[in-house]
Amino acid sequence: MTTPPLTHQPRKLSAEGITKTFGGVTAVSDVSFEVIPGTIHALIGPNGAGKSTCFNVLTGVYRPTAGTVRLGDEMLTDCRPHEVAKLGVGRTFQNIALAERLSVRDNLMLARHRLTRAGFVATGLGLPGARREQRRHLERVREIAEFVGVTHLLSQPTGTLSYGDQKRVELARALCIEPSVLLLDEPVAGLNASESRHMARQILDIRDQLGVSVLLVEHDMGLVMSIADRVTVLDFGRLIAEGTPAHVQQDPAVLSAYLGTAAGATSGDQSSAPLTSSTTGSTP
Ligand SMILES: Nc1ncnc2c1ncn2[C@@H]1O[C@H](COP(=O)(O)OP(=O)(O)OP(=O)(O)O)[C@@H](O)[C@H]1O
Repeated sequence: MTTPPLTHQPRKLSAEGITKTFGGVTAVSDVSFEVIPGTIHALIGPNGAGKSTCFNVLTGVYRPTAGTVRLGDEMLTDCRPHEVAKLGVGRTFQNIALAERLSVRDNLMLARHRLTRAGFVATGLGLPGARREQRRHLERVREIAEFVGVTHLLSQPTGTLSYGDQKRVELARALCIEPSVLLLDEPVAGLNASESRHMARQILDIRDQLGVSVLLVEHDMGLVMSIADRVTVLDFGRLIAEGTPAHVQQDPAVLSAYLGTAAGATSGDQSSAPLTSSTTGSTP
């Protein structure tokens, strides 16, 4: 298998003092963390903790009320979503956002569009330079499709694919922008145990073979605890813990946030099951 080369150099994604309010609601309050190049970083927390809001701030969907977002030396805080993507932050969506009538190939080619140098007119007229560039993009789309295992689906309209295959195509599409950091919003939500294991393996390959760092929001603690290098935990919009999976699983504040138990419960307790990796089938 060809390992796709990276266009972007690995760079650190940093959130510094992020606050986001909606009217009177503070969804995220003074949250700081860093996604170190070459790592899988999970952002977890109970419902309403502020994970999606954080994700949307990092990808330019929301402008933070306070705080900054950087990718390496690049300031992303005031960038629109397409600018954030262009600078090297790819993302998938909780609700799949593919063009259903277009083939998988065309969906992936659309994602390559921002990397296209030839102008719209040159491409439309099929000028030689534009044709060469188009061929290079098609070749790259095939490599990425092979990497995520969807080569056999390239000609199919995405709307006809199973949910699991659509999730893989979404991942391929995010990789098509040649990101240095990939943000995954609930990558295994709705997948069966075998599909989840495959996705977990794929995320590890993205880190290990492509050198792309990953930030994932996920409710499946089995997945998080088995593949994440670091975990940031939010509760009521605030950062309450950060560290390795083993560290946060033992953290009294984390156990309390998830379980509503008295701080100090140990992860060996029956009550701590939601934070152990053996509670789901996601272990790769
Ligand atoms: N657009 C919005 N307008 C008003 N309040 C919002 C908006 N988006 C989020 N909130 C509020 O901000 C808080 C954090 O929500 P958010 O969706 O970020 O949490 P979450 O951790 O992603 O939750 P879940 O795991 O349930 O998806 C919640 O109280 C939510 O109701």
